[in-house]
Amino acid sequence: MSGEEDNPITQRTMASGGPQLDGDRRACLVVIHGEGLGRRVDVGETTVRVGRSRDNDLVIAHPSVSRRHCEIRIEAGVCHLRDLGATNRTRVNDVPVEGAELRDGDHVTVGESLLKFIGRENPESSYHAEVYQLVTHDPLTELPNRRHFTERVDAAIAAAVEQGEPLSLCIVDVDLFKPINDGYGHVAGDGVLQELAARLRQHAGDQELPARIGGEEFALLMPGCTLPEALVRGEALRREVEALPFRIEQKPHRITVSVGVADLRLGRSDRSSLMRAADAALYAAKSSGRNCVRSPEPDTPTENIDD
Ligand SMILES: Nc1nc2c(ncn2[C@@H]2O[C@H](COP(=O)(O)OP(=O)(O)OP(=O)(O)O)[C@@H](O)[C@H]2O)c(=O)[nH]1
Repeated sequence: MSGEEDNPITQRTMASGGPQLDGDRRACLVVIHGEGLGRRVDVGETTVRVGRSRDNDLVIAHPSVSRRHCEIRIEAGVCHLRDLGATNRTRVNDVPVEGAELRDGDHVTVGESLLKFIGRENPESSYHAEVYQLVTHDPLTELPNRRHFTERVDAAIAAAVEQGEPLSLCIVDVDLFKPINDGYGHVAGDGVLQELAARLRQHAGDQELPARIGGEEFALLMPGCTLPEALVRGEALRREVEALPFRIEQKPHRITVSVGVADLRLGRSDRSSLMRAADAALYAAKSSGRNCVRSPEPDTPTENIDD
């Protein structure tokens, strides 16, 4: 007779203590209804601001939300919310407020969006962190996905325009990737993408954002970086990828990438025109024989800039 108690899987299951509650939880605000659904922001001792404009910590791009709607911070363990003179006054548990102390589970209405405050002690905070990770990151490479990347590009452009700072974007595409898939299989191809993602992550500076924006297409957003500097960085990345062979089926394999680089400038000051310009530059790199870096401004000097 094979009783359930004899089954090692059953025994393991019965001995399991269930999921461990993460001890390192943060309080957060999560959008649970309306525009921005699923978006969240950690709340701590540094003030976080919610509003429509792109320079907020939690952006809810809806006309019912004021540019700067409300702000939240934790002081001496208590979470304080302050309305910032929003046209549609911020409501806490449906009551309009100028200021309020938030408790775990409180609902905050911002325009037509409903947010929930999750306190530090609430295990739901880990749940929302995981859901947020799932919707904003690519599972294969764990890099930010295209949707999250585009939101971050919008915010970075708004900040760059406001501060008069440069901003550049690299789009990096694996050369002749299809033959790798065809010759070694999809799993081997996935391994190449993971390795490239790791190199891109390593290459990115603290203020920069690497992302996977398509199948074999990656991006690196570089706030504060001029076009000549970005071209140098793109070239350094291209060389790094080429110089160190990837391993496919335990054997070294030379992989190369093509890179398109564009910067924010007059007439190219929104996300779609910036991405279109970097894409066109990438296309030019592919047309020039691959394994090279191009920009829409082919004469940009890159000498005398340190790697
Ligand atoms: N393994 C793997 N392959 C993918 C993934 N996403 C897209 N691809 C493959 O990426 C390949 C892209 O091929 P193409 O667009 O023809 O480009 P390419 O062969 O790299 O050629 P060039 O870009 O012109 O240098 C296709 O074979 C897709 O199936 C993925 O997540 N994993």
